[in-house]
Amino acid sequence: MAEVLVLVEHTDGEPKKVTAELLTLARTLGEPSAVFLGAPGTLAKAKDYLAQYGAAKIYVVESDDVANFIGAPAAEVLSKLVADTSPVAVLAAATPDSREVAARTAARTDSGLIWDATALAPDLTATQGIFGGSTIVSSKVTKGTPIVVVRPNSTAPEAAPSTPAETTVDIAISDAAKGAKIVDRVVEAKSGRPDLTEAQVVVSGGRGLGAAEHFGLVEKLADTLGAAVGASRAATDAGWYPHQNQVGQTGKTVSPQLYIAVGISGAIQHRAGMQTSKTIVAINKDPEAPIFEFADYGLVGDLFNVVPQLTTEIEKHKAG
Ligand SMILES: Cc1cc2nc3c(=O)[nH]c(=O)nc-3n(C[C@H](O)[C@H](O)[C@H](O)COP(=O)(O)OP(=O)(O)OC[C@H]3O[C@@H](n4cnc5c(N)ncnc54)[C@H](O)[C@@H]3O)c2cc1C
Repeated sequence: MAEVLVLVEHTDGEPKKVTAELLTLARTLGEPSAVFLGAPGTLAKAKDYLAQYGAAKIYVVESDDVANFIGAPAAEVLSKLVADTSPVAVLAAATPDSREVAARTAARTDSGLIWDATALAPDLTATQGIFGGSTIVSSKVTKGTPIVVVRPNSTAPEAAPSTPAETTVDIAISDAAKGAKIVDRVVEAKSGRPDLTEAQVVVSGGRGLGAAEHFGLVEKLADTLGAAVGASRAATDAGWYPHQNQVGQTGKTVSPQLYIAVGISGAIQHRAGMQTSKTIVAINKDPEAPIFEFADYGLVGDLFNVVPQLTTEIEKHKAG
């Protein structure tokens, strides 16, 4: 069976959930081969996870060259693997780092690139939202090796234990690829909530909250659901919530099973970051708010009444 290369998304060897999703998706296209690029000694932490989700092979480069420079070294490795293995496709996650690697690999291998796919059929037809998510298109790569950047939460991860064969890729990273060196790393402050881009449920707050302290309502609702907290740009620009939690065109793209928008009007730039959520619930006091045009469930009411009641009801439901 032909190989499908999956670029492993990880932090210091700890794989992100999207890696399991990509391996699951890859199994519908061919034989998944994980491509692990990281600092020396990091693969050990990822191996069991990659085996659990069915990697038949692991191609590995553990070196400071791939760990300490942005994008280009990883693209050199992936391009070599494309040339050596002639895969059916290359799958990468729609995260800032992997997007860059995918785009560079497409350029280096003269291949077509599909961006932000939310589904990929066995015949490699991808589904994408374009124009800020307002139009859904099907597209297919017609040149070179299909390189597909897939949004987190597009596939439900399913375990399929394997015993992957490990191959060290023999490559010397060129000096030209070492143009942008990572000089420092800052660990993001953890909220104890799930990662915004990987969460199954996201509760986001907007200008309707009126003040930073009212985000407590959103956080409480989020915590009853085990959700991540997002925010509109109006809320982050006002300093009510950190910019890293912004959802939208200039923020993060999320695609959870459930997205609850609280006091958010549904501007096109916000919609661009959450449109592919499976179920969208909007709470807004204005029945004419644009968000009701694309929400699956709309709740017209004052959030200060609705959200505490909703939180209490969910808590009761969980307890009962
Ligand atoms: C280039 C560019 C990029 C952008 N990128 C982003 C982006 O990444 N993400 C993003 O979100 N925006 C982005 N924006 C901004 C975007 O256009 C909107 O201005 C923004 O999304 C509005 O945020 P909001 O919905 O919270 O505020 P508003 O549009 O002001 O909506 C507030 C909503 O709250 C409702 N409300 C008020 N009080 C209550 C209450 N008590 N109970 C219930 N409902 C209430 C109101 O009816 C209203 O619908 C971008 C804009 C530009 C130009």
